Amino acid sequence: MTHTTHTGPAIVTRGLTRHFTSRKHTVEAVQGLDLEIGQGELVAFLGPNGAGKSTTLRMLTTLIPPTSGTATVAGHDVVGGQRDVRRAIGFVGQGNGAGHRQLGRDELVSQGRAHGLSRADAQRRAAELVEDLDLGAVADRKVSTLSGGQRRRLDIAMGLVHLPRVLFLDEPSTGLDPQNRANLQGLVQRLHAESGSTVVLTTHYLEEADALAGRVIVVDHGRVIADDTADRLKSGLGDLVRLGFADPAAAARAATRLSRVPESRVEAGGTSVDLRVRDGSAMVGELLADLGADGVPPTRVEVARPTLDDVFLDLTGRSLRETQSTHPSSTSTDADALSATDASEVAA
Ligand SMILES: Nc1ncnc2c1ncn2[C@@H]1O[C@H](COP(=O)(O)OP(=O)(O)OP(=O)(O)O)[C@@H](O)[C@H]1O
Repeated sequence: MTHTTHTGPAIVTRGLTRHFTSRKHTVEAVQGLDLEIGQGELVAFLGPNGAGKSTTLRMLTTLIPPTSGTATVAGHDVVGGQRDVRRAIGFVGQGNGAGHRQLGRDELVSQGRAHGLSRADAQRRAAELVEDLDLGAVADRKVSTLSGGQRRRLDIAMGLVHLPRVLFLDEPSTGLDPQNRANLQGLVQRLHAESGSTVVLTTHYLEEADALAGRVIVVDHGRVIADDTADRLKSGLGDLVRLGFADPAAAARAATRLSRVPESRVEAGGTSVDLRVRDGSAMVGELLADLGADGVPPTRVEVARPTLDDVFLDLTGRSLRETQSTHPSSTSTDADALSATDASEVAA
């Protein structure tokens, strides 16, 4: 399979926007996305349910057209160059791409044939993927009998048959148990390192974005609200030093004292004071000494490194964990129903 060589960024979007209009109202699912993703990056779109992650992926994989704005993938416009985009990408949607009654290996061979490989090449590629994705024990079983983790690995193999230059994974580990999730993350990292392909995935697992992606694009209400490495996003926020005091009066005095710490933020409530400051762990000894000298030694001290949830909380005033537990998935049935067929539609 030959691709024309493309040397620019893997993905460029300019003002990329998608609205869904029903009789009653319009949902502004994605609002003016300006992004550049370089070749070989591993990027996670992180955001709560309904943030617009899947809609963005569906536009980039040509499943739905933008309402306005433009996007190119592997140098091809997602509207004008739809066929070329489809040839260059692999897409693993939220639904399962593989047919239920087929054997896993046959599914892979059919997928390869659909991408223009000869039967012999498709069989060779299927054998490679069975080996790479550790599917040997299950490849010759019907897809319907596979476990969630095995099924997800087969889905990923399906997306990789034609050696795509850009691989899109929509919530690859949703529904998997922690062990299978960890295995899958290791697999994605290995595939990325070995193939050099660009990998773009969506997730609402904070730990997954943190551990896996070189770059985290945080989206909320259809907009990018942060875009950086997980480490830089977190260190920009500073450590949280949580101090407990004997009584509220001592806490109030300590808060006044701590408000003089340069480039810090102080929040006091009851008997505790939270200080947000860069390198909190390095300066905690000095802080304790100062507070002791002022006659308000803390009774309790905790220093916490920020998480990506703290970053989200800082940016939006909401916790990503809370938005997950209080909002059931807002992805419409329409989108759900489409994703299963879409995976094979793009692949075909
Ligand atoms: N086909 C559709 N028709 C109407 N509204 C839609 C459609 N697809 C998505 N939406 C709406 O667009 C918004 C963004 O949805 P999207 O699925 O892109 O979010 P998401 O970040 O991927 O969420 P999740 O994590 O739940 O998959 C939501 O309000 C959703 O209900």
